[in-house]
Amino acid sequence: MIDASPLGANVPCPPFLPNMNSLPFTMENLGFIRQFPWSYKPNLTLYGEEKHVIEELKFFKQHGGSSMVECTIVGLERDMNMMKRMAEESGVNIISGTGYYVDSALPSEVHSATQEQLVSTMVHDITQGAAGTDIRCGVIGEIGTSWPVTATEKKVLQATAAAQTQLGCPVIIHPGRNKQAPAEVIRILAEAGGDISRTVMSHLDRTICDHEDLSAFAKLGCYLELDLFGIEVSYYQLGDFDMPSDAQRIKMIKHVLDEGYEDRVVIAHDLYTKHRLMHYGGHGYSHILLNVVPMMLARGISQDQVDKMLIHNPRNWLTFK
Ligand SMILES: CCC(=O)NCCS(=O)(=O)O
Repeated sequence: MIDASPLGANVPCPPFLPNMNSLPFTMENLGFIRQFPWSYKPNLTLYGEEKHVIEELKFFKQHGGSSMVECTIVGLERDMNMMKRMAEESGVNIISGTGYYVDSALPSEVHSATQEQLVSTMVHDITQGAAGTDIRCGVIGEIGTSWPVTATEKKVLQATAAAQTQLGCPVIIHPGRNKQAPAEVIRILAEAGGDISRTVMSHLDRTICDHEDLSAFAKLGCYLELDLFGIEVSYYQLGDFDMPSDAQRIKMIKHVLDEGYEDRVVIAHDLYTKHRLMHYGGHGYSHILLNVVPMMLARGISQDQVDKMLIHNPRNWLTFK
């Protein structure tokens, strides 16, 4: 599970707010927390929420969900045994990730590691088991990159490409917060021999919102992921960017579907903070199934296209080649 503190470690809390790190997580404070989720450090981890997450996973399964990709990697904090327990108790398949998050979150041994050492660790996590367990990962990612991409992140991307070439495994990328960042990452991966057609570029809904820019990026051939469904607060603490609404996300998706990319789109919530769990008044893991799909159908996206985004494209991406 995620301790996303690297995201919120140095995010300023607006001066007109009380010191949110000492506020209780109550209905009275929920408005502050939703508006400034990264200013409230207790919000940035799901540790201690195992019971609530399992209940949510059961709810997700009851409403048609079957699998979830969990991209917590080195630099965030994951608990392989906890994820195995959650999968067993809920009946939801959890596909865990291996790899390395953004530069600022990485331990010194990753900065000093050789590319070959990084490849070896990722291959071991997928073929033998991760973090000292026999629980094998199913994807590489979310590989973290900043803007500009740092030297360590470039080394990690090159190692990712080498491991993907060796295993034929899926890859997912966290791009830096600049509209040029996704294409730069694709360039580095392609130069290193990565399979762009088996690579997901995540968080496009907080990175590239102009439809024509999105079309230009789609031509590079990776999967296009809009994965912040359920975040309906337009103020984005982590960058100079107006966060789109779900309606705007659907318009972005309709644009690329109309351009023929229906085999390339995947969607998600990227739920890693308490405030988005149903237990804390959030939209939960079933938001896309219960609320977004009907909105998509009402906006001219067909059921076949929805099935591609939620079933066939993820299945094809997750299948080792
Ligand atoms: C910890 C998961 C993550 O990095 N999500 C990225 C979303 S955003 O914080 O970059 O908006």
